[in-house]
Amino acid sequence: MQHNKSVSNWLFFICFMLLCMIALGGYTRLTGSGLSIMDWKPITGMIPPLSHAEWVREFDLYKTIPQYQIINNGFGLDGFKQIFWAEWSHRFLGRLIGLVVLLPLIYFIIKGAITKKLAILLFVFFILGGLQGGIGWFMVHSGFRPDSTAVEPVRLVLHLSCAIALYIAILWTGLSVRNPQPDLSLEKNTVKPVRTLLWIDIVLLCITIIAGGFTAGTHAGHSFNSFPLMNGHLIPENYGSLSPFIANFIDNIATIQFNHRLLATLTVIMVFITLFVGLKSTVTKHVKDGLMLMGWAVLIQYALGITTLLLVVPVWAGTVHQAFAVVLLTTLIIALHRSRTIHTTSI
Ligand code: HEM
Repeated sequence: MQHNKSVSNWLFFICFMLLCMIALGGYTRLTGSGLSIMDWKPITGMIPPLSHAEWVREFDLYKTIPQYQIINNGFGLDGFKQIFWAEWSHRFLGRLIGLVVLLPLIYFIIKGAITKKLAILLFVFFILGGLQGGIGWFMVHSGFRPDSTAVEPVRLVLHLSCAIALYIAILWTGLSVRNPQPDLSLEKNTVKPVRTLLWIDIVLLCITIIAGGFTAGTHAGHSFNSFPLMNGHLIPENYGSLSPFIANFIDNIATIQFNHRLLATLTVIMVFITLFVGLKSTVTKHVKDGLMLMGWAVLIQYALGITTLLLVVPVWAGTVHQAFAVVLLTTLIIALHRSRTIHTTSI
């Protein structure tokens, strides 16, 4: 039992670090810092430039890419250092998370505090975390091409989606370690509709987050800065105007932003239907509290989205909106976990 508590606390701490990582990723993107480090050195890259000559070397490398020539030309070494530190911190935190996963994992294995199954699962998460670093580099690399000044939206979405998937997996594992047994007083038939709705909410939320990734990646938040209308229309005029239609989801800013708004609105509606059904049912107070938390979180996230849009994406609002999406997701996962009825895990 004591072990369960320390292991789950450790896993929750990793989740907190991942949340910070996602927020820092948003900050890095919003300050246009992501392309400032042009080397991929998983170990030695941890050490930042230590002499003036090394700074000049890094800066000279950066000067060769279009982002510098078109957007940042002439911002000097001090300007470069600013964007460098943001990207360096993002990468450094990634490495730190790797250590915070690996070292306690070894310790808990030696202490016999975790089962073999859990140890393997956590080791897989460690490997996936490393892979996520590789995906980050795959994304960054797309911004170095002669015709681009930012990363490819599709790769940005891939990087964000993998971070979210890993976060869900670690959070669920932590919750299951803390509470291995479902609440025995919960009746399967009573809780089933709530669980089904929660599953729909989670899928819808993940799609909304992906749509948010495209909104961010295409800088769609810098257009149509009014709500609920877009240039005076509920559905913007050139919605779906590109051919083939699928191209609109990647290249048409009006479509991308409208889709994100629509999905976010559907998410709010579905979360409130879930809340209504849950509160009306005879599920335990524990589950109802989880649902209430989720209801508040979705309202805050929706308001943050509108604020970000109306203020034309200031760095603070974009960063908070991105990070709070993860907080909202956390509340949904907690609600789903609390509403388990059968023995689902033995880790
Ligand atoms: C359930 C509600 C919502 C969720 C979960 C959500 C999620 C997200 C996420 C995760 C991003 C950032 C993705 C990334 O940086 O890669 C994003 C971006 C954005 N969202 Fe939302 N969003 C929601 C509601 C809204 C609403 C209602 C609006 C406005 C009407 C909105 C406007 C925006 C804008 C303008 C961006 C781009 C910001 C930027 O460039 O950094 N969002 N959203």
